[in-house]
Amino acid sequence: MSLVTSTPTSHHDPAPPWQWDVFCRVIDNFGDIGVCWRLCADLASRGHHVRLWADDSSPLTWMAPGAREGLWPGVQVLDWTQSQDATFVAQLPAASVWIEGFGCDIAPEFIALHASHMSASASEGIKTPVWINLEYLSAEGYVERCHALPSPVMQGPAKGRTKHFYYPGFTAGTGGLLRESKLLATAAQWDHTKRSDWLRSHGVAWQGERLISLFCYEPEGLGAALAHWMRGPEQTLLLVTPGRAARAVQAAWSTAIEASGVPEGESKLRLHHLPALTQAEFDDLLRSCDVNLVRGEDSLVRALWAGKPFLWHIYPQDDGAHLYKLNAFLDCLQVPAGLRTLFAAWNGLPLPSGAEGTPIDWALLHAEESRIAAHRWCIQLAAQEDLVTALVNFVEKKR
Ligand SMILES: Cc1cn([C@H]2C[C@H](O)[C@@H](COP(=O)(O)OP(=O)(O)O[C@H]3O[C@@H](C)[C@H](O)[C@@H](O)[C@H]3O)O2)c(=O)[nH]c1=O
Repeated sequence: MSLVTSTPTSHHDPAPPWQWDVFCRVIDNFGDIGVCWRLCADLASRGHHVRLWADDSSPLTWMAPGAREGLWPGVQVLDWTQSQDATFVAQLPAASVWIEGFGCDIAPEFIALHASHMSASASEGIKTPVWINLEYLSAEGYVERCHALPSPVMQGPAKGRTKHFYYPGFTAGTGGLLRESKLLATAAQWDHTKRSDWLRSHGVAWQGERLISLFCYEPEGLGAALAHWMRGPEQTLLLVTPGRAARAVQAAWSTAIEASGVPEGESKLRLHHLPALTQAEFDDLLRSCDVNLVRGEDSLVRALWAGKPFLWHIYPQDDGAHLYKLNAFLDCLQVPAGLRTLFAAWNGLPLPSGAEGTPIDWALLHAEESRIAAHRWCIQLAAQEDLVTALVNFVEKKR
């Protein structure tokens, strides 16, 4: 079917399910493709048809096995270069929505091809796709100000058209957070038996210790936190994700042993190195742990949904903008003062006033008040409309 022949002939596009084109260019790490994939999978689970055009979809081999092979109903993973191939694009059903992930700019060839098909079929009353620029997640004030704003296209093949900014966020004035419909019910049913079974089936020899997951870059506070867990008195099992987190632990290990002052063989901390997990298993991991140490954006959101105390290693930016981003997040959730100090120490950022010069109380991570706060954040955020529901409503209004 070509873009021309497949488009509807009535003056109204069909109600959902719609065809979506989601575009993703990977800058770094796994967050770009991770978020885009979750979005696509969530849309597909609600009956939509999605094409994910990505310049590097290789992490999906472990995040979502079978995705690249077309084994996920409703989602087709395509290479970015295919969006520049006129013959290939021409045989695809037309989309009702275009999503540019994180300002990635859809290939001009794709836009030009679409524009020529649109003009060729103008008499058929076909609507142009609603065009969304899906932005990065932040709790900063600009998010509420800029969410949903139009952005006229001034040049190129789409000149005269309008894109809309779509900002995910933590408050009602934003685009919300990805939250699949069954997510919280699954978390609520995650009892002791499910946790033990999950750990056993993933080769974790759990002896009832306190469980902490670690997914991070190279956090400043890692050595001090390791030393704290080495001292005990509680036994701790640290589940370390592969890659940068595992290398960071290795790099910090000997200094941590020294700082802990614990004689060899008496450490209360044990490590277990995990393989790369699927996104679904990653969620299970966060549900299974007592505390989660996460990074980036997608795992931050998943830690919030797990409802357990967590620390966020924010993606560091050269200009220091991450300090403002972290503080905005902590303000937004009204994170209590003691925990704020831990977030700052973990990230190597200036401690809140009054906390400088006092020892970092890592034990607070495991305190009842931290568990209560994490539970409260989860409930508070769950009261907000989830991103996909809000996005579909937004698109509906723009058509
Ligand atoms: C460790 C692990 C992660 N994951 C997934 C969860 C997430 O979807 C993804 C990790 O993404 P994030 O948590 O966002 O962290 P990240 O550090 O990989 O991605 C980051 O990249 C930067 C370029 C962005 O600017 C950041 O904002 C952020 O998105 O990997 C698994 O599926 N299995 C695993 O075993």
